Amino acid sequence: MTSPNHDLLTSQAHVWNHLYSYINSMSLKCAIQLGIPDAIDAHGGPMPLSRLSAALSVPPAKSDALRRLMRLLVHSKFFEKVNVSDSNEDAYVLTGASRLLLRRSTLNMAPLVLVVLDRISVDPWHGMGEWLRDGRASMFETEHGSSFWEYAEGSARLDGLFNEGMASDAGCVAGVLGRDGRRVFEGVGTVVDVGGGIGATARGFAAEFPGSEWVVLDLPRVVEGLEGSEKLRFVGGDMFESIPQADAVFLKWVLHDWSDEDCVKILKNCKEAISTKGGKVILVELVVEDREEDDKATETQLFFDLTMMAVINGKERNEKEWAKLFFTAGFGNYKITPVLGLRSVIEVFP
Ligand SMILES: C[S@@+](CC[C@H](N)C(=O)[O-])C[C@H]1O[C@@H](n2cnc3c(N)ncnc32)[C@H](O)[C@@H]1O
Ligand SMILES: O=c1cc(-c2ccc(O)cc2)oc2c(O)c(O)ccc12
Repeated sequence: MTSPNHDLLTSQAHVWNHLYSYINSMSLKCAIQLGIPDAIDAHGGPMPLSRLSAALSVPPAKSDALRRLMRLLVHSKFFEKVNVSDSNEDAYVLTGASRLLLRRSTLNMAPLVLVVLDRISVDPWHGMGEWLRDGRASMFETEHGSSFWEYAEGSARLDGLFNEGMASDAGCVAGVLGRDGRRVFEGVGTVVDVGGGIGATARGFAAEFPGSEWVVLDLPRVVEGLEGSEKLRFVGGDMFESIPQADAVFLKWVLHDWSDEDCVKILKNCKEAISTKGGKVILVELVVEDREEDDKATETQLFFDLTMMAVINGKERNEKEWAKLFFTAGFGNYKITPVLGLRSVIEVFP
């Protein structure tokens, strides 16, 4: 039997851990702003603290502060501390997570980190309670008076970082499905990528699946001036109005931005778009509550859900909620393949 003291102290530690968890996020942001991953990468081997301090222009008086920041980032597995035989100084190498923060990587997640941890994105969380009681659609609106999308339209910096972040995810998804999800695209000739942004996903897939041809449908202002290729065409339009005909309609991280009513409208237009070819709709989305055995994965999925709620009044859905949308929009069947880490591929059939 555990003692009352043990329970009390465990509970106190639990509160402390949650209270200070934002320090993980802010330390990650600082590492990117200082360029720590790029500096270690450029060093080309274990980088001693003194060399890292010099490369980052951290003065000797702050060198111990940098060591303490690195100690946390080593603990959270962004770097590894190694011993270098001819020195008793700490030295650092990259890990799988910090390799995803390198400027030279096509899978660079740093731009998304900088959007999500920008003051513009963090400030709305201070007003979560106020938002729960007011009439605004999202916390972002309660704080800034406009939606994130409207705000980003007026901020080339945020818009650019968001698009870069999405593009890096596109490379990741196309690569993973190119290796482990080829069945999903077998026999699919033409695909419309609805809400496909600046075409990073479609480009990645066109390379992975050379037999396919891609049409990227997005808002006219997003696709204006973008150049396609033999296998890739941009169409400016509105998914609530109509979607071009194709063998398959692909939507990655689009439906979670919208309410159930809006999703049903979009899905009905998807169904219409595949009506002549009898094809399918392919979604890349989270299916929450699908891996309760993995505590960290579940927590991250719930973080996504609240992010969607905070920023754009969107939501992440469990299987039952997805199924309800598909059947309400007139589809007959669906298949979920959890092949993408926290996310799944969902094929929806007429
Ligand atoms: C969260 S982003 C996803 C981008 C892309 N699918 C990806 O995962 O990288 C949502 C996209 O939907 C587009 N979008 C918003 N409203 C739209 C509409 N009515 N018709 C077509 N696209 C729209 C946005 O411009 C944006 O590119
Ligand atoms: O991973 C994200 C993050 C955002 C996001 C977070 C905070 C902001 O102030 C703005 C945007 O938005 C996303 C999104 O809309 C999406 O469809 C997928 C992922 C993310």
